[in-house]
Amino acid sequence: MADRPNMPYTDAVIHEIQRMGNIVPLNGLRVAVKDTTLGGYFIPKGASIMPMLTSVLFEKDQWETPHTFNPGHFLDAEGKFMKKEAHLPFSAGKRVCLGEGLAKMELFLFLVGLLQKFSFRAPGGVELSTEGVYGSTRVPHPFKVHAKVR
Ligand code: HEM
Repeated sequence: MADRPNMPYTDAVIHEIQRMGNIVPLNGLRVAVKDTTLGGYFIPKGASIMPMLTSVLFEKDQWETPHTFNPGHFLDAEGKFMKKEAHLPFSAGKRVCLGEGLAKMELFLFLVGLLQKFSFRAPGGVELSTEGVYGSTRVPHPFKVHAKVR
């Protein structure tokens, strides 16, 4: 995977967008291949398990302001980018998203490319919201945005 660009604030903003965007709230179904005890819970062989990524992306013990957009979640005291173990929008383990590297590169290029050419704001009277529509994926409610060429 390509090195992280040396733009820590932009990088932190993208990570925070992905955290709050939470576009894959539920992973695919899994089946326990053997009897397992996890965090004090017994999971018998054959049980269906659906990991819930929302639970880590908004975990109150992991994030300073879990429900408020805050790029500072990914910056240390010197403003350097900081990885977070609980940041799992692409899941983890053997079945982690295969497109993670490509998706991260695209998110960076699209966002930076758009911000270089346009400034964005909410049209008059419109209140932007981070609420979304939950299903197997999560999408924002339709919204309008005003883009002005720089
Ligand atoms: C922001 C964009 C994306 C997000 C948040 C995302 C997230 C995820 C998540 C949560 C999973 C489930 C992993 C698991 O079951 O543990 C997954 C699986 C997968 N993703 Fe993505 N994905 C993104 C973009 C992409 C792109 C661009 C590609 C391909 C070009 C891709 C290809 C795949 C594939 C092939 C799997 C199945 C992996 C497997 O089951 O072994 N994803 N993705």
